[in-house]
Amino acid sequence: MKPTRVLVLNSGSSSVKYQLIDMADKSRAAAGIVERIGEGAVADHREALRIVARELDGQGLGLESAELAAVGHRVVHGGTAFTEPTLVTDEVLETIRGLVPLAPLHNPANIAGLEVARSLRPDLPQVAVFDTAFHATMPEYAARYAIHTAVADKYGVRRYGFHGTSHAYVSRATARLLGKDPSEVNSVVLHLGNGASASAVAGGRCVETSMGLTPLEGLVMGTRSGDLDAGIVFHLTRVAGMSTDAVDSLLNRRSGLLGLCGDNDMREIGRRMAAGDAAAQLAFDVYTHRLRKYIGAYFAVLAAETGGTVDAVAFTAGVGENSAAVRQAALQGLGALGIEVDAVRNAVRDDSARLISTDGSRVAVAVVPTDEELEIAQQAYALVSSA
Ligand SMILES: Nc1ncnc2c1ncn2[C@@H]1O[C@H](COP(=O)(O)OP(=O)(O)O)[C@@H](O)[C@H]1O
Ligand SMILES: CC(=O)OP(=O)(O)O
Ligand SMILES: [Mg+2]
Repeated sequence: MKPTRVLVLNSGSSSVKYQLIDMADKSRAAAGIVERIGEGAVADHREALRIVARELDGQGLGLESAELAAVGHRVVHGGTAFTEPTLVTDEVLETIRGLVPLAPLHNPANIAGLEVARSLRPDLPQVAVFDTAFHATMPEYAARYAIHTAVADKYGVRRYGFHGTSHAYVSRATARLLGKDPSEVNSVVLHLGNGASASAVAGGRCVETSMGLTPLEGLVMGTRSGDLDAGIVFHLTRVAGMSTDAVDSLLNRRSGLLGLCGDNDMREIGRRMAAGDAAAQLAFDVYTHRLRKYIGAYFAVLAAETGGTVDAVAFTAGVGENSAAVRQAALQGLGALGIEVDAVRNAVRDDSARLISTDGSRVAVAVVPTDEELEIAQQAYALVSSA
């Protein structure tokens, strides 16, 4: 019997999630997460990977000995080089390394995972599944920035988009929830985790997304600003005398919800709002206002791309799956767009995919738990099974 298990490593900016999934029945033999990387107890992603290896060993599922079909790796930036799941060779690894400047918080962690897994198990297929891949179908006019073409082309400055495995998985799961084939459904997917992004998906194909060259553009995030006037960067370097690195760190690590109110966790912001805290309330309002702007924009984009209407708005990831307050506020007053949230359904806590719109709402509103690990495992397994 050929092995059917896939080990998935999903390294984000501050966490490593892992799952050992049996593709025969999609059961999880092991799963875990190492969080708060860089905040003290866990120094860096390599240390986190050692912890993951220890946890797997402790369950008799160590990477050295486990019967595996493949290891599936989340790789955040694939640039223009990678738009499909890819078997990792020395050459592929070097190309991924070359993309580090475009995703400095993410690609180094993904590379660490690849190096560790390859050194422990040179016999196994290591498959890279890229966050950017799902967005490669965006029309050229959505992927382009309106800057000088020669400069853009020389330096790879274009909109790539991220969280693609999540947007792909959730848009399909949303179609299933509506009892339809993904090709029949137009949806707006809101992936609201610590990093956050929106996408417009027309019949299963991504036509717009909110992140760009790097995972900084778009929505307000836990610690990232999302959209801003590029003039702010010049102002801070010229007038405030900040270095390029200082501005980078400000916008990526000390902005967003954290910058606005001192907390990046929506649970804490909710508690502070309940106690009448004005800074927490303003952070929440900026966050949900930005969401509304994207929802409105993507309704227009989907109408133009398809000649049809939007079937569903889907919320996913830590904030999207858990914060009824964010969902309610983001969609408040959007009856003109055909969106009506049922307050009781929205307030129910449940771990399964579900509808929170009223029966009369023209647009379905869904809460769909994402499963990046299963999506990565499926793509990795499909690649090695076809080889
Ligand atoms: N019960 C909850 N209510 C509101 N927000 C929550 C809840 N649980 C988690 N979150 C939010 O989800 C975020 C983490 O989301 P997650 O998708 O796990 O992020 P990432 O994968 O980017 O690390 C937390 O920072 C927090 O803001
Ligand atoms: C691309 C990105 O922002 O990923 P994460 O949300 O895991 O930091
Ligand atoms: Mg994430």
